[in-house]
Amino acid sequence: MISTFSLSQALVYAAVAFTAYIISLCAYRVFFHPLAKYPGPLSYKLTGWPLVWQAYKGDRHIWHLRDHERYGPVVRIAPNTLSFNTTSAVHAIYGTRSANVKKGEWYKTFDIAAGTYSSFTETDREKHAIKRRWMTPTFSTESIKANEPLLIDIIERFCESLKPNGAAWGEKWNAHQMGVYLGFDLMGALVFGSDFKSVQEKRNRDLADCVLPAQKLLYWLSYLPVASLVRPLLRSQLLEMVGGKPVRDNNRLIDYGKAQVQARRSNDVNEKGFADAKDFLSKLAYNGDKKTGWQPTSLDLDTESLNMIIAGADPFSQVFTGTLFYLVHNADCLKKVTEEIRSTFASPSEIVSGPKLTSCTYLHACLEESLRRLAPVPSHVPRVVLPGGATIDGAFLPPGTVVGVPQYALHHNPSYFASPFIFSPERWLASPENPPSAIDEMRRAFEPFGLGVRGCIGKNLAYLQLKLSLAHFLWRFEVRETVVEGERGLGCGGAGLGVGRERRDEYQLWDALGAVRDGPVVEVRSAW
Ligand code: HEM
Repeated sequence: MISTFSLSQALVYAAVAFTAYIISLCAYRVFFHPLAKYPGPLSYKLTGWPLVWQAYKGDRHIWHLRDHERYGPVVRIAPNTLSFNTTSAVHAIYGTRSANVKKGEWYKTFDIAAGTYSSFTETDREKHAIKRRWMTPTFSTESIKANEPLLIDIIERFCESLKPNGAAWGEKWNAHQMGVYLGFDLMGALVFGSDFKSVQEKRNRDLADCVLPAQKLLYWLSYLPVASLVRPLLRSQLLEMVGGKPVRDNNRLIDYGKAQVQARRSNDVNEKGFADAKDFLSKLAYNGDKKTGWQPTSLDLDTESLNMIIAGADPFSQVFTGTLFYLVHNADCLKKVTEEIRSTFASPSEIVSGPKLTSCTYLHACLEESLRRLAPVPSHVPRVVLPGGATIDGAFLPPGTVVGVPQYALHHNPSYFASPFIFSPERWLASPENPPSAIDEMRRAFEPFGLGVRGCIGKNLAYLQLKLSLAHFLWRFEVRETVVEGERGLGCGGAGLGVGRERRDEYQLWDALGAVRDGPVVEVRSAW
């Protein structure tokens, strides 16, 4: 009896203590925390769970935009996190080497299951600098040029597989799906020297189909308060059982990368010819960092090959497909860009990198505008303030504060882009009404590839892949969306899709670090 009484008393004391703790924590976060003075919804100030929910739903970018519209250029989006929506902040946080910030714990979920951190997820600045120096020659102009014939071969086969018989319109196809397979085939060839043929053969598509589910899983896992406990389990049978297909998908990609790395590091390297091969993995396997003498281990290569496939294939597909979406929804732009390509190149064999491709300024402007509208990495990518603090937009922030600028909100900020929800490649072209100084100003708010030392290493490669793919495709085909009268086309916004998704002519993305998407469904006919 006595012990029961004591136990229930102890439970009451514990409950009272816990309630008092929660109340004081909430009071601290709302009134006394160093970020207390920054505006934002009360729920964000109290807990990080709204972010977890937004990441799970894929709507984070939409919330960032709405929160900035409502609360202004700085919003407290979690107890310890500020989101900025200004060009000065984007340059202060990401653009300068001297910024006193680094990538934080959040990144550690992404490719750790492969064994170690990649150039993308490495949070230590010195270790990252070594990896970046190691990788830079692989992404040089010469290295990309040496691989260009391979890219063109894959793009030509992609076009061939879409070609209808005769002069009529061909079968409908989902541009998102075909874009994924094209992106995967391109990166598979570059990174592994493999010919996946996932565009051509349905049975070869399993591996490509693993990328987005795996990415979506890791994205929302990364926001869980228990992410650090889940991370070590990512390769375990337990997580495969609980997480199901997305966990298996992630493991399949890792296993593929590991098998390729093993092949390159086996004793019969020379017999296989990998040492002289042009593919990225071979280059990375046989080179280290010249400055420090660092050499990659098998785990470094496993992780980096997975990273290159995910970081390279999916954003390409997203932008290729998104550009098709915006072109089929903007007939004038489609006409102009098609005329430019057909008048510049007499035949597809001329479509290669060089002065002619560079002279296609309208094509470039269409890509810039798609990159602006899509915002391929749409939400706030976080940086953590280091000891000593940092000053951003005039405010001093203490060490440990998480800061970032969400791309989708910045790219649709009317202070920088007039009529931000209109697709207008013309805004990127100089004219008497649009002087170069206005374009330069806009460019400061344009960061689809990130900025600075952690900006995208594959930027030039991505532009080349996108230009070659679109130019080859539009040279050969007329293209149109196939929508049944009165229905919403796949990929379009519309009523019932959720808050911020009402615009019919906006390509819908569900944020997953990159983005989940679908459609448009299109058909083509031969132009010649
Ligand atoms: C349209 C295509 C692409 C877009 C929009 C894009 C965008 C980005 C962005 C925004 C970042 C910075 C992310 C952050 O700060 O967390 C990034 C980093 C990175 N990207 Fe890309 N990317 C594209 C294509 C590629 C390609 C083709 C590759 C080739 C493998 C690639 C490899 C990487 C790597 C390795 C990093 C990490 C760089 C570092 O931290 O040193 N990306 N990319």
